[in-house]
Amino acid sequence: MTPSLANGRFLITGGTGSFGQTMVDRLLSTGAAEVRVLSRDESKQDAMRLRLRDDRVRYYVGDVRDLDTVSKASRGVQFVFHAAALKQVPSCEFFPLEAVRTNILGSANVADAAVQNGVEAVVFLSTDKAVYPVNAMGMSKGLMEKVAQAHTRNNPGARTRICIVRYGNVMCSRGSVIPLFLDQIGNGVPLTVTDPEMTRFLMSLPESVELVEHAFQHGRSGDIFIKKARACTIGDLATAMCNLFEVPAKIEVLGIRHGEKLHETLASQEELARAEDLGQFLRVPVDSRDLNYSLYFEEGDPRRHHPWDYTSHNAERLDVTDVMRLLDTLPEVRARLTEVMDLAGAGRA
Ligand SMILES: O=c1ccn([C@@H]2O[C@H](COP(=O)(O)OP(=O)(O)O[C@H]3O[C@H](CO)[C@@H](O)[C@H](O)[C@H]3O)[C@@H](O)[C@H]2O)c(=O)[nH]1
Repeated sequence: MTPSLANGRFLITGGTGSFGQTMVDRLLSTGAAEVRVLSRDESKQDAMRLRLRDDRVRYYVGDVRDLDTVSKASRGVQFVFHAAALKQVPSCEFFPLEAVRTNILGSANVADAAVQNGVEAVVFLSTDKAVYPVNAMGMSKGLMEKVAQAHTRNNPGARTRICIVRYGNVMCSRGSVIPLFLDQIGNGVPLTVTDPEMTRFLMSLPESVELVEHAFQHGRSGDIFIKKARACTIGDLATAMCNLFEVPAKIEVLGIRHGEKLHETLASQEELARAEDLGQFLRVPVDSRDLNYSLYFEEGDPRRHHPWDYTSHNAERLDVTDVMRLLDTLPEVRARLTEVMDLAGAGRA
């Protein structure tokens, strides 16, 4: 039976983050019986408590690095959405072991706690940076995916299903480039662009929630769900922001940063060879072949071949006008546009 959001009992790790808060809103509006938020920052939880004022939400202060904490928070829930992560590329680059502790070992704790507590389904949130990773954040997320899939392979018939969702940049998520460009436009300073030709997939927060919902409702254990997305160059993104706010396009080119890729990959050739096309999504099932050594060396699968990776370079490309249209749908951008118009109106009065 397809699980439903209504009347369910949920745990969201990293529940005070951009994704977590959007997911909590969605669960409450669809009639969840209980939503637990596990995160490290008590002040963010307090702000969330004041914003929501809903008794169905319960707050757990703690870190996924601690199995006991995760286990207590998972007791009695049916579904877990695992969003807690160290996700800033530079901080993981400078402190890779911290990324190991949170993104890999913390995720293993989430899986173990779910199995111990008989949770029905867990969805792990991953990123395009996990594919052919070049930075510690992506590497740790890649290993997180492997931890989830090994759980499936090693526990056939387990009650707990563990799926993965993978997506590209979420527009306007905390600390990302669009809020930075908004501030730079507000302060009248040039937009700092790393490389105008760099490309990124663009996705909205509600789309990331939709993908997680799809995985939790339809995923088989070990599946990776990928949301098909459109991409743009960062030069076009900066130009679109300036056009939207009707300011001259002043751009300062910084150069590519430590640990960055020019283009991201959402799915590798190897994954695409096994993927099922579900229209808006791709489903990559776990390769569940027995890892017993003789089979590993003697039984390959010669039919499996796909000629290209799915990258932000070869994906459907948005031009400046498309990006302007997309930006105009974002609540954060709309709010800033309204402020600017109000200020202009006050200036004329
Ligand atoms: O001052 C800046 C900062 C960033 N960029 C560029 O803008 C793009 C997006 O940057 P940002 O929003 O910082 O995202 P990423 O570094 O691509 O990584 C984000 O997107 C990932 C998903 O791909 C998430 O997992 C990460 O947590 C999140 O940091 C990149 O091409 C950057 O080079 C600029 O041009 N100028």
